[in-house]
Amino acid sequence: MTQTTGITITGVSGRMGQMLVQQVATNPKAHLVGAVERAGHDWIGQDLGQVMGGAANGVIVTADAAAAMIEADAVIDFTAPLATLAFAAVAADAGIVHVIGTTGMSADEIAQLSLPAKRSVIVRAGNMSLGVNLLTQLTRKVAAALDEDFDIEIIESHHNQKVDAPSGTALMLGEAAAEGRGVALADVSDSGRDGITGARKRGDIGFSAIRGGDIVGEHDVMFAGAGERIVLRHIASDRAVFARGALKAALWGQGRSPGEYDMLDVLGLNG
Ligand SMILES: NC(=O)C1=CN([C@@H]2O[C@H](COP(=O)(O)OP(=O)(O)OC[C@H]3O[C@@H](n4cnc5c(N)ncnc54)[C@H](OP(=O)(O)O)[C@@H]3O)[C@@H](O)[C@H]2O)C=CC1
Ligand SMILES: O=C(O)C1=N[C@H](C(=O)O)C[C@H](O)C1
Repeated sequence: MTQTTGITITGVSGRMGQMLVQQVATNPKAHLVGAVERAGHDWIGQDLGQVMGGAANGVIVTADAAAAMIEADAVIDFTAPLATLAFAAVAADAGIVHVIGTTGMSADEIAQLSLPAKRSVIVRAGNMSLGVNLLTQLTRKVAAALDEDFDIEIIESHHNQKVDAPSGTALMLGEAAAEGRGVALADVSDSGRDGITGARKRGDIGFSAIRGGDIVGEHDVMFAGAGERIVLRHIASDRAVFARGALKAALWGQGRSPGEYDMLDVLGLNG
């Protein structure tokens, strides 16, 4: 019998955690070996299959991340920045692939991943879908083709439980646009406009965030010129697109050299 890839999921009771459990269950190349939740969570000590309303699957939810990773080949992590940093150290100790979907990490937190990445494969992206990663490439190309006569604005919409803004995807798209323009995003980023902001600065890349209802994730990159606008748009209507991408990354990472990778590497879209 062929050995399939053992997956541990952190933040397993979350929106993405539960979606990942479903994706792993239906993928013939992977099987679930561990499920992690925060200490004190209702699900701790319970069978994951049962607590999700189905048949028992023998995976007991634990707060002990190291124990949950013992049999794993990869951990898929859509949680919160500080939790992700802690899981990165545990995954590096275990020598397994760490797929990070968590957004809202600061530049300093992201820099801290370089240490565990010396010992494990880390694949991190603010959006794991094929469509958004393709959109970053299109954004880079359009930004390179147009000059600053076209104002770049990134508009993102998400559900009312999202805690970070701009979204990780919006920042990926902003980075791609800045790269196309040959500038650093930090130098031209303009987010959170409110009050008497003054006229728009030429060359800025603007961000706007909408939060409401159950919107899964929508992103527009607008190039607004005099008399015309180009809008590149991605709409996610099902979180399965993110979970499928994350699982693909976990499988892709097997046998790779330690280091930091992104979904462009996984999807072969780099360059
Ligand atoms: N890269 C991508 O493609 C995508 C990224 N995301 C990102 O993934 C993250 C999670 O999103 P979502 O699933 O919607 O959020 P949820 O709030 O639904 O889920 C997050 C889960 O992580 C758990 N968690 C937080 N801290 C810890 C900890 N220290 N130890 C164990 N578990 C912890 C939470 O537990 P508790 O409820 O107890 O806090 C919760 O179960 C966000 O950053 C989001 O932006 C989302 C979709 C796609
Ligand atoms: O929190 C979410 O839900 C999502 N987060 C990611 C982001 O910040 O871009 C990806 C997706 O848009 C859903």
